[in-house]
Amino acid sequence: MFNLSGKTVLITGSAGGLGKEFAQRILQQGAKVCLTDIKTELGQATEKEFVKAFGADRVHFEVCNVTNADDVLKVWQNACQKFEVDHLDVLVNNAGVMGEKEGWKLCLDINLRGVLNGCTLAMEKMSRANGGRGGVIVNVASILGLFNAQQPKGWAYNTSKSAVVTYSRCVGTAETEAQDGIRILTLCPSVTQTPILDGCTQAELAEMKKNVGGFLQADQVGKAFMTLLQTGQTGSVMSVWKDCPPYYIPDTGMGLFILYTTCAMVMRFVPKSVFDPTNGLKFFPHMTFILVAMLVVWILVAKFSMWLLF
Ligand SMILES: NC(=O)C1=CN([C@@H]2O[C@H](COP(=O)(O)OP(=O)(O)OC[C@H]3O[C@@H](n4cnc5c(N)ncnc54)[C@H](O)[C@@H]3O)[C@@H](O)[C@H]2O)C=CC1
Ligand SMILES: CCCCC/C=C\C=C\C(=O)C/C=C\C/C=C\CCCC(=O)O
Repeated sequence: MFNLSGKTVLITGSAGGLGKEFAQRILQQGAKVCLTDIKTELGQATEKEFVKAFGADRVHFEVCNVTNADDVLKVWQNACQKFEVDHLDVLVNNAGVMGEKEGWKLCLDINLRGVLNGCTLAMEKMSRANGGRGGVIVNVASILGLFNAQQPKGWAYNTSKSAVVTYSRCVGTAETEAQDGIRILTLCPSVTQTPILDGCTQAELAEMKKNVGGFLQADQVGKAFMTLLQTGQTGSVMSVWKDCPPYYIPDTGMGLFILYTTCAMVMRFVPKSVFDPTNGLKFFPHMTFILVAMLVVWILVAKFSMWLLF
C-alpha cells in the first residue's frame, strides 16, 4: 500500500468540491498538500481551514489555471519551494467544468488540455529515467468517459473525459512504471453532489437523478479515491457508482474489436441472402448468428466430453 505520510501532493481545482475532499483525506494520511484553483477567495478560505486542522507547514494554496502550462510549471516550482523539497510525489488532475456555459473550446481546454499539461509536466519531473523519484498521477475523469451517453448537448464534456481515460490507459503501462516509476490512475465517478451541479436547473437535476438512481456524496468518492491512490495498479480505471463498492473497469475495447472483426471475417462465408442485404454493414444480425453458432458448438463440445467421461 502506498504510504502518504510525508509525501508532497499537488491537486488542481481543489478550492472546493471533490478536490477539497481529496485534499482533506490526503492530509489526514500525513502528506503535505498544495491546493490550486482559479478561485482565489475560496482557495484561500480552504487553505485557512486546513492550516488550522493540519498546520501551516503542510498546506499551501496557489492560484493556477490548468489551461496554461506555464502556470502549472510555476505552481509546481512554488509548491516545492514552500515544502522545501526538490520533488512532488503525487499529482491529482481534478480541475474540470461541465462545459455547457463555458462552451466546447474552453471545456476541452480545461478538462483535456489541463490534464495533459499536468501529466506532461509530472512525467518529466517525476520520471526516474530523468533523475526524478517516480510518483503517482491521478486523473479525475467521469463515468461519462466510459461510455457514449447519447447527450448531444454534453458532447464536449463526454469527449474530454473519454480522452482522459484513453490517455491514462495509453500511458499507464507496466513499461512506464518500470522505466519512470510512475503510476497513472483514473477515477470515474457518477454524478456527485458538489458545486458543479449549481448551474443545473431543478428539472435537469431531477432528470439526471432519475437516470443514475441518485447522486453520490463527496465523501463516498473520497473513500474510493483513497483506495485507488493507495492500492491501484498503473493504468487502472476505477468507477464509482451509488450504492455499490468502487470497482475497476477493464479496457474491453480491443476484445470487442477483435470479436466484431472476427465476426465480419466469418460473415464473408455466409450467403448474403441469409440476412437483409441492407444490413450488410450492421453487426447485430451477424453477432446473433455468431453467438448462436458459438453456443451450439459449446453445447456439442460439452455433450461430447460428457459422453467421453461417462
Ligand atoms: N460532481 C460530479 O457529478 C462529477 C464530477 N466529476 C469531475 O470531478 C472533478 C471535480 O469536480 P467537482 O468537484 O464536482 O466540481 P467543482 O466545480 O466543485 O470543482 C471543480 C473545480 O475546478 C476549478 N476549475 C475550473 N476551471 C479551472 C481551471 N481552468 N484551472 C484550475 N481550476 C479550475 C473550479 O474553480 C472548481 O473549484 C471535475 O473534473 C469533474 O468533471 C466527475 C464525475 C462526476
Ligand atoms: C443536464 C445537466 C447535468 C449536470 C451534471 C453535472 C455534472 C456531472 C458530471 C459528471 O461527470 C456526470 C457523471 C455521470 C452522469 C451519468 C450518466 C448520465 C446518463 C445520461 C443521461 O442522463 O442522459
